[in-house]
Amino acid sequence: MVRDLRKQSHEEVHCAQYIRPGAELSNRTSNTTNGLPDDELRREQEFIDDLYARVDALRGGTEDSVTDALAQGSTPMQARLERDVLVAERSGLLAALNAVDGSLCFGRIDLADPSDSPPSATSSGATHHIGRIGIRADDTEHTPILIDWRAPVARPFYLATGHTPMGLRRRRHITTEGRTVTALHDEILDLGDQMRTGHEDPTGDAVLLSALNSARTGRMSDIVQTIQAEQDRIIRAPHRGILVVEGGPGTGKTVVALHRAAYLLYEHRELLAKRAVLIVGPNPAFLGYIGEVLPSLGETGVLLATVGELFPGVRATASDTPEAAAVKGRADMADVLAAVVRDRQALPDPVIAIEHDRDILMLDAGLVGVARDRTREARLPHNVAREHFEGHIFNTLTDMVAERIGTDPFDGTNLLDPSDITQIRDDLAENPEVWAAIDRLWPRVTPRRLVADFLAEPDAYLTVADAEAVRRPVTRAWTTSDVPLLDEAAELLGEDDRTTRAAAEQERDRQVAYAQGVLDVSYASRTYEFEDIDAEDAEVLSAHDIIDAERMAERHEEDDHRSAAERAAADRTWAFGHIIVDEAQELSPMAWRLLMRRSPTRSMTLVGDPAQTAEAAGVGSWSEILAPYVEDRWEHTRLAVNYRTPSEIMDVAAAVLRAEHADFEPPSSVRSTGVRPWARRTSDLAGAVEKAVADLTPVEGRLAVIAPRALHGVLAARIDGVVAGESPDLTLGVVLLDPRQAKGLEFDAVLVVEPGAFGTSDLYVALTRATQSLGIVHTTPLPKPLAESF
Ligand SMILES: Nc1ncnc2c1ncn2[C@@H]1O[C@H](COP(=O)(O)OP(=O)(O)OP(=O)(O)O)[C@@H](O)[C@H]1O
Repeated sequence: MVRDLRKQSHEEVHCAQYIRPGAELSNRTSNTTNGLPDDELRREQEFIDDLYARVDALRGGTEDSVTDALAQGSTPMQARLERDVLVAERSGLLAALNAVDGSLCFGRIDLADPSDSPPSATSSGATHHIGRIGIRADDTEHTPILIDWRAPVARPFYLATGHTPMGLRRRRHITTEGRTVTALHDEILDLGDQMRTGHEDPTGDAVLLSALNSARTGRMSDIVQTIQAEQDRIIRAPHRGILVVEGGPGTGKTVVALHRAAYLLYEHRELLAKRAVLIVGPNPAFLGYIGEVLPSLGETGVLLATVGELFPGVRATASDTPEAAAVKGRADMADVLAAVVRDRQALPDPVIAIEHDRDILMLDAGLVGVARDRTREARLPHNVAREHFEGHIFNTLTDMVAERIGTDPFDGTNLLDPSDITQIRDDLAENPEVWAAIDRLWPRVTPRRLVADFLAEPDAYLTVADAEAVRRPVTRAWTTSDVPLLDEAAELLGEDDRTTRAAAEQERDRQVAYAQGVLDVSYASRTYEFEDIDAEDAEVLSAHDIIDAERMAERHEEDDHRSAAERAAADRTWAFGHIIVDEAQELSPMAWRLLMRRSPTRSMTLVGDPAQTAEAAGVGSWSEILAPYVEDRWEHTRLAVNYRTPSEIMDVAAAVLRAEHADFEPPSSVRSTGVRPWARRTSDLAGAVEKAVADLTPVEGRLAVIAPRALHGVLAARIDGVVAGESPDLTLGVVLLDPRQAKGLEFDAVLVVEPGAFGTSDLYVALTRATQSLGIVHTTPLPKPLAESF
């Protein structure tokens, strides 16, 4: 049953009264109240000082234990294994401590006093500080001193309202610069509570608005301090099954998905640390843009990849035309590739003659056809099935030889015994002509060979127009839409891993022998005291007693130092613990096939906005994507508040979509800036762009010029310090992009150039990237809905 959360999330939006379009920004950073020294600030500073003293001690201790462990050098195998586990665990803790340093603690909740005594601002035991990771005191109880934001205890920090205080009387946001507390914002949740701190934030939205108005850095930041209730429910939704999160631009889909990854890693650490979480994004620039969010939350063991990076050993460096990408992404390409593979299982035309033992053996289409049919009946992937095909061909040829040399000329019976038959078979196996025939009839094929050959000569499998769209000479430059084809081909072909298996067997024998040697040494080196103890009474066990050589060798095999994410990146058949797909509306049916193979448990979060679909290969509806895999067993939820785009800009963007879809409902903007977007028509495009860039470039923050690709050369020459290219550095002041590259990104100011050249969804994406101001420069007439907006 599909549970539609839409209704619920709309209700939640209404509950979030503290989100008010047009609210004034408040960003207090005083450390005094009414000119008096501020006890509240001082007390929080003392807490933060103590917290960092504990963190520094933890870090020092962790560094020492890692250094000591690594210095142990060559030790017995068991000790080495334990050392590796310790190093991995401690290194993870160190990475987390280092990543969150400087912004460790950001909030506090004061619980309502259960007793009748009047509440006090600082009653100890009734407050919890909330941070990016959890920290415990160095006492015997390991008392928590900082609560991880993901822990259930921290949840009221995000959900409590005056209406539903969830046991809180106050919520405090703590703003720090490095290790210094610079501001406090308190919300009173227990309206009967008379206690005031001098830091009250009457609207409760100062910290959120400050975050939304802050200058952009070219890197997405976490929102752990200001997660909104509707977002929190998505972040903490159960990890099983498929959850679709839909929402317009700027509704926080990406950032919510990233916090969800961090939450799931916390909640299901054991499972997910082993199986890893995969986050799929639309392009490498986008992955760079979001890449710092998880480390800032203390999580590093996540694999971020585009679909083009999910076939180990292949990097998609070339690009496809939209037509080619659309054909390659179609679901029926799976059948096409299956037909291509079947065509590699050939029949002789008309016969193959094999010279053997001064005789000629003829393999004709009838004989080979029987071998082929029997092999296909096993329904194995092509390369794996080859072993069966070889067997059938050897049987056929052995029968032929046996018949020729062993038949009794008098009564027609066969005079050969089983050892003669084995000998004939062995002789045939020595004959290179037999192997050459098998290679022609059932060749081993790699996925790359198969796909490259198919794309070079697609005519037998596609219509004339489709074949024309995808045709290209054999090359090593792969495109993103080739990767799902390679993955499909790898599934159809399988791996003939006989050689690898044999090598692995040998290696295993070697390791068992080595482990046996270790155990023998450990047995021989038992102390005499042990020998003296009567075996019955002995309580001291040697390694020999508790582990055998097989098990010890197995443990050695497990001794792989790579993280789960690293191993997953190198393994095409890896099954991830959870997969998050951003801009999910862009993926083709073939890309979905690839992703579903990586998620056999179907534990996935898909975020996207169908209104922003640009790829011709993209899928139109969520049920169309998901029905083949889970029918209607998936959940849908919607985010409806736009945290990025001020209402003045969103009105213009919404008009563009409404022109095509009259009932289009844009997300409601949380802010208005009072700054109207503008449009200038010009006959000197480059000159007007140069001037507009000067006008729009923020003092602090970033500007994006979003222009058709064909204009990039001309514009780059005229704009000072601009960067352009496939994956431009988004941390620089001015960036030149086309709408596809701008997808998912945001900037303080945006200049859209020649919007008449964009399709509707590209234009919508371009118009919704700015957090503060938007300008448009054009030589050709504006699209009608835009023209009507100015
Ligand atoms: N609760 C929040 N607190 C502070 N900032 C937030 C919050 N929610 C969202 N934002 C900010 O809003 C902006 C938009 O978020 P995000 O990029 O995740 O939106 P999106 O829905 O993925 O947008 P698009 O579809 O356009 O890519 C980001 O700067 C994000 O940090």
